[in-house]
Amino acid sequence: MKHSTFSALTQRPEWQALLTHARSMSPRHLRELFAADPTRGERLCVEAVGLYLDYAKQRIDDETLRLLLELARACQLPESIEAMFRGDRVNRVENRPALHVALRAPAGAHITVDGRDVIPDVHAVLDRMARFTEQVHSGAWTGLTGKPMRNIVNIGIGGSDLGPVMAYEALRHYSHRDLRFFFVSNIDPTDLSETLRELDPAETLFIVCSKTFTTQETLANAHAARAWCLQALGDEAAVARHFVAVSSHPEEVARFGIDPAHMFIFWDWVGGRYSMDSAIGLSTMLAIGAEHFRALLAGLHAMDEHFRHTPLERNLPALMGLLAVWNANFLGVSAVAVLPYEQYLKRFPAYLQQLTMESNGKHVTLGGERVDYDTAPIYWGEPGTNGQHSFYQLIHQGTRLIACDFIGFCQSLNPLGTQHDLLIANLIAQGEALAFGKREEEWRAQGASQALAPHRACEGNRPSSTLLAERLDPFTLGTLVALYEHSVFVQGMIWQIDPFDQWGVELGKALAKRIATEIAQPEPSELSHDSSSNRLIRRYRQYKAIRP
Ligand SMILES: O=P(O)(O)OC[C@H]1O[C@H](O)[C@H](O)[C@@H](O)[C@@H]1O
Repeated sequence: MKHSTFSALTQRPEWQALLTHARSMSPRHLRELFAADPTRGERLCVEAVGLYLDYAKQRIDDETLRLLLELARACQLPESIEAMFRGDRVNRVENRPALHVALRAPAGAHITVDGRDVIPDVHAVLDRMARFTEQVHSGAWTGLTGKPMRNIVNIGIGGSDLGPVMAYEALRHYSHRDLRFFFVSNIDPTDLSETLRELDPAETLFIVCSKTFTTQETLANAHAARAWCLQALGDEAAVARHFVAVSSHPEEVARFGIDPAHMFIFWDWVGGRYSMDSAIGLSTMLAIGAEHFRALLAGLHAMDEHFRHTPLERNLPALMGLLAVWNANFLGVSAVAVLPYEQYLKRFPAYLQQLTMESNGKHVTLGGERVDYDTAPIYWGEPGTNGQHSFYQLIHQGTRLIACDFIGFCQSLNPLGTQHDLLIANLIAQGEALAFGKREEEWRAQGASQALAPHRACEGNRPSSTLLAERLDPFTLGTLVALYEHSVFVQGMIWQIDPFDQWGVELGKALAKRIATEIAQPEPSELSHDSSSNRLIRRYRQYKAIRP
């Protein structure tokens, strides 16, 4: 598919101007930038919908921002934002809209897809989810033997797992205390087996989440869970009481054997990694209740409104996205560490990995040409302060330039002495250490030996941003998620790629199917892979039969 409307990004005068500017910026240290402007910390920050973003420790000056904004305009970012909100087919490669913003639009808004206003549909599903949640919470929804549900097992993978598990962990503080939540994703049978080990089938509800309802892992786990349930309860009727489905393909759900009456729908215009606020969030709503879920949606919507209506220079997602482009394409940043100083956000980096890397890990433009610039960097992370005692060493003194996103909250949900103060002291200290470092001569002046001083020295000049919010609640989580969603969109629009498809994952899936068939065949059988893969298959077949 070719779109000739996309001119080569790197030939644009705005890109070239940034390249020239980057050359003049590269010798400038953050120490120098801060020394030259005592107000830098007050100026290079922006606050919106309860999120405070400090980007003063990015390796930029006013000219950088001006040039980035020019690039954004030249790439028609404002027009693309409007097109997404309007419901245009911004997922060009798959020729469909990407309308996750419709999932959190208030009742009364109007967004049409193929001439149909989708907002009433969205709210009808939300209302059904709320009624179901109420039934489960009140004990009115019972299992086959009449017992209320105590265990909720979400079965799904990718976007049908990472959003739900992240949101559950993030909002655990608000979670229903009588229910226990489990998330099974992996085809590895250990995942399901270990989860089910201690559960009573009579009190267990499975939510089978899959947009397509054809995903190998999810169907395998769902079939195994059904077998486990039926074996214990001994009646096919148990499926109707113990299984509900979330999907955009009702016919596949029916084929599996779940009554469409027990299915919660979402739509093709919601990408898997953008679906945590659709019916895919049923486990989230069961955990935190409908009211908190609506607060989560309100947070997402508040960030949507900010993104849509705020000029780019004060627009949080736009700034974050443009800074990511600056880092990746002009400073050579190859990885971003996402570092939440908040234990409840322990799955946030994993969630962001899919959002960022599945969206923007692309090497062809919308026009079908190979890009001649880098696209998405590698995202990873761990909650602070744990990461400090593990991989931060590389960020401080390694040879690669890594950018960091620090995330913190001013209030702890579990105050304990001064521990939260110490947590946030560490967050601020890390940003400072990364930016300013400490030179050999400073160490020597403090008495470090000639031999040790170079080992102790930290160059600094490592870029970071810091996000601070008052406290972690459903609304704030919503704003954070939408912030990253839209930042990813901004990057995708600059890079002229499709952030809403994911063809790269298909090749491996197809090969796995073929190899699974071959593994099942008896020896000897013809194998037509490369010599390495052939030998691995044979070795596996030989050894899997031998049990200790
Ligand atoms: O929700 P499903 O249709 O089961 O898809 C689950 C996941 O699998 C796919 O391979 C995609 O890479 C993901 O984007 C998707 O979230």
